[in-house]
Amino acid sequence: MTDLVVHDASQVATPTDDSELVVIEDGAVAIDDGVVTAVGPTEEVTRDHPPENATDAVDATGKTVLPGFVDPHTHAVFAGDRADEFSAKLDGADYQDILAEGGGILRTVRATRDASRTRLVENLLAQFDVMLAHGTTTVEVKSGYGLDAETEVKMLEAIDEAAGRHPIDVVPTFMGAHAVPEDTSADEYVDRVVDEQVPVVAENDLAEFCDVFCEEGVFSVEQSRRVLEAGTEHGLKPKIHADEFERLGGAQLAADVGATSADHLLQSTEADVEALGDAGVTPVLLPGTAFTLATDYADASAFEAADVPVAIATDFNPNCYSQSMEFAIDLACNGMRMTPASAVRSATVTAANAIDRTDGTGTLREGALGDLVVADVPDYEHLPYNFGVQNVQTVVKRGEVVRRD
Ligand SMILES: N=CN[C@@H](CCC(=O)O)C(=O)O
Ligand SMILES: [Zn+2]
Repeated sequence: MTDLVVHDASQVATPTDDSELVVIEDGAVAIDDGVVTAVGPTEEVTRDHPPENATDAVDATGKTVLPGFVDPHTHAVFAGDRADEFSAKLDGADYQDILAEGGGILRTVRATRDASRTRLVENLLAQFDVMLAHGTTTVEVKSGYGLDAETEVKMLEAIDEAAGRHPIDVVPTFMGAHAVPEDTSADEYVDRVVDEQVPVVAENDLAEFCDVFCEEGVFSVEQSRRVLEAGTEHGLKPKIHADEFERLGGAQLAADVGATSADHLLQSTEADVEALGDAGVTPVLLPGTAFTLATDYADASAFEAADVPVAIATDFNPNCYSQSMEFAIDLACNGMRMTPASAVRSATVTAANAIDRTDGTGTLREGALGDLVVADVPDYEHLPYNFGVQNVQTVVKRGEVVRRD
């Protein structure tokens, strides 16, 4: 007996491995043991997998089925928020000035150091619920509001505990080099990250990736390289926040060290795009950050022109307070002018590449992970067309309906 059949969808829209978007009209998906066993026209799929005989079934008449969304860049574990800074920024305050004055990331660091691990777990679970409601079935979460070994470990343990208590698949990233703690020089702090934090994170198997904020006034290219190389020596794969406000050379560093992804890339040049493409680094664009800071968006068309597929992510954090991959897709189209087909690929299969998931995460094909969403739209184009609302209704994780409207 089949575990789950989703049938009679007006469309099943899914990228394939080579990143094309395949559309099956009047489509269906069957899932067994958490893995997709059939995708195709409803008539064909239901012949072998009749809904009435399945353990569970979803009638998707008039709706669109897509792979579960993958959010490959968040800073979702923290305490407190910074709504007042948001208002100050609307009044003209600058993100980097706020950080230089001890606010921004450093303020969230103080709140996160003061919070218990239990509080961080509860906060994170609440964020996961919102993410899931908007279709995210796999999410990357970074530490980085500790800036000392004890709090970085507390954050990563909180991520691990929350992951065990929620259906979303969670990918943990260590980001001790997220800011320079007050009263320390960047060089001194990098010594601590490399000598104390990376080893303890790796020995306790707390993270898969190591990330760094390579930016003017934060960590230089050379300091960032030290952090990423230390991570690699300890088995943590490199990721990088690159060329967000200034073009320091983060994209080139990502290419040099063979990073899994390079993220932000608002200042990247044609040469950077080419270097990332040649090195097989997945670019991750974060339209929510540009939206809330009212800066220009990253130039998605430059990546498209160079045939380098990009991922998109929410960048959910106290500065960019949106957990919704639906909204990231809306902004990718309405802000960065990506086509709906590109945006869907960027939020699924390419996003899975950005976190090195090779088990079919982000696609619906036989043998892939049984993660999907059912959106109340007649076709995938209507997702960003009808922007700013919750189109996702039903969410399936590893073949189980984890949210049903
Ligand atoms: N740019 C650095 N880190 C985050 C922001 C974190 C924060 O402001 O709390 C980002 O990716 O946007
Ligand atoms: Zn970030």
